[in-house]
Amino acid sequence: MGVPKAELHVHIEGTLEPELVFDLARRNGVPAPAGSVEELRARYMFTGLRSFLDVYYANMAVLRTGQDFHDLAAAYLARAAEQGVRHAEVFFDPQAHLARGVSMGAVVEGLAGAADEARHLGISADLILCFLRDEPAESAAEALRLAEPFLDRIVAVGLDSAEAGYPPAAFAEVFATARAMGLRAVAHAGEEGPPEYVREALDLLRVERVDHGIRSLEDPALVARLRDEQVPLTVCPLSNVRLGLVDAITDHPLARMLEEGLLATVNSDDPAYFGGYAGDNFAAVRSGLGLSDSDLRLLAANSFEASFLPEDRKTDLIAETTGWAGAEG
Ligand code: HPA
Ligand SMILES: [Zn+2]
Repeated sequence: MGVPKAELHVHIEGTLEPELVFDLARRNGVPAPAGSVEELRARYMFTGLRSFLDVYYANMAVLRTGQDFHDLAAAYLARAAEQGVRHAEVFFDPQAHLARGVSMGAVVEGLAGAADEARHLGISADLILCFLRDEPAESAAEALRLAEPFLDRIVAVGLDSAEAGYPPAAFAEVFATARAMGLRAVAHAGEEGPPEYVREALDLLRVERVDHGIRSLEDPALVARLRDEQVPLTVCPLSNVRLGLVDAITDHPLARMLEEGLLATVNSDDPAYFGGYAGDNFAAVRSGLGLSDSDLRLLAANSFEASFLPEDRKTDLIAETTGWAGAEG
C-alpha cells in the first residue's frame, strides 16, 4: 500500500494501458494502433518528450465516448488507491479530444463520474484542464470557453505537451481568464525547457505549482526563489529516466532538491508508458537514491501540502503520513 500520499502530476491519457487501448478499439470499431498488446508495448522506447508524445497522442484516438473516459479514470483510480494514493489531481488534454469530435461534456462528465464512484475506495480526485502549448493560444481559449458549463468539476488549468520552443508567455492571457473564473493554475516548466520557462510560468502565468521543474537546478537564483517561496514542484522520477532527461534513477536530482529545501513531490506522469504508478515511483527513489522512511514521509506530507485540498483535509492527511509505520512496517 505504501505511505498515504496525493498524486499531483498524472495525465489521465497517460494511464491508458495497452490492454485498454485494444478493448476500446474493439468496443468503438476503430483501428488498433498496433497488431497486438506486445507489439504496442515494444514501441515504448522513447528518445525524448516528442517521441513519447507521438505514441501518446496516437493511442488516445481509441477514446471516443463518455463511457471510455469513465472506464479510463476508474482503472487509474483503483490502481492509485492500491498504491496508497488518497487524493489525485488529474490532468486531461481536452484539445486533443475535441480535435477528434469528442465533446467537452463527454470527457469531463466521464472522468468526474468515475471520481465520484472511486470515493468508496478511499480516494478523492479533482480535474486539471491542460492546454496544449504546441497549439495556438486561441485554441486554448476555445477549450476554456467550452469548459465553462463544467467548471464545478474542474479545480485548475495546466499547460503541457512539447515544451522546448514553446515558452509559457503565449498563454498569459488565457491563464488570467482562467484565474478570473476562480480556477487555480499550474504549468509544466523546466522538464526539457530552460529555467527561464519556470520564471515565466511563475511571473506571467502566476502558477501555484510547477510541474517537473527539474531544470531549475541549473539556476541558483531560481532555486533560492523556489525555496524561499516554497513553490511546490511535482517531480516524476521514472518519467525523467524513461524520457532520457536523467541518465538513471540513481542520478535523479530529487535528493538534491530535498537537500536544497525545495517543496518537492513524487508523481507518475504517464504511468502506462513510464514503468509505474505513484507507489512505484516512491519505491524507485527509495531504493535508487537511498531515501529513508522519514524522507518518504516528508515527500508524502509535501504532496498533501501542495494539493488544492481544503486546509482541514490537508491537516488530517498530513497526520496520516506521520503515523505511517514505514516501508518495512
Ligand atoms: O511528460 C509530459 N510532458 C509534457 N506533456 C505531457 N503530456 C503528457 N505527458 C507529458
Ligand atoms: Zn506531465
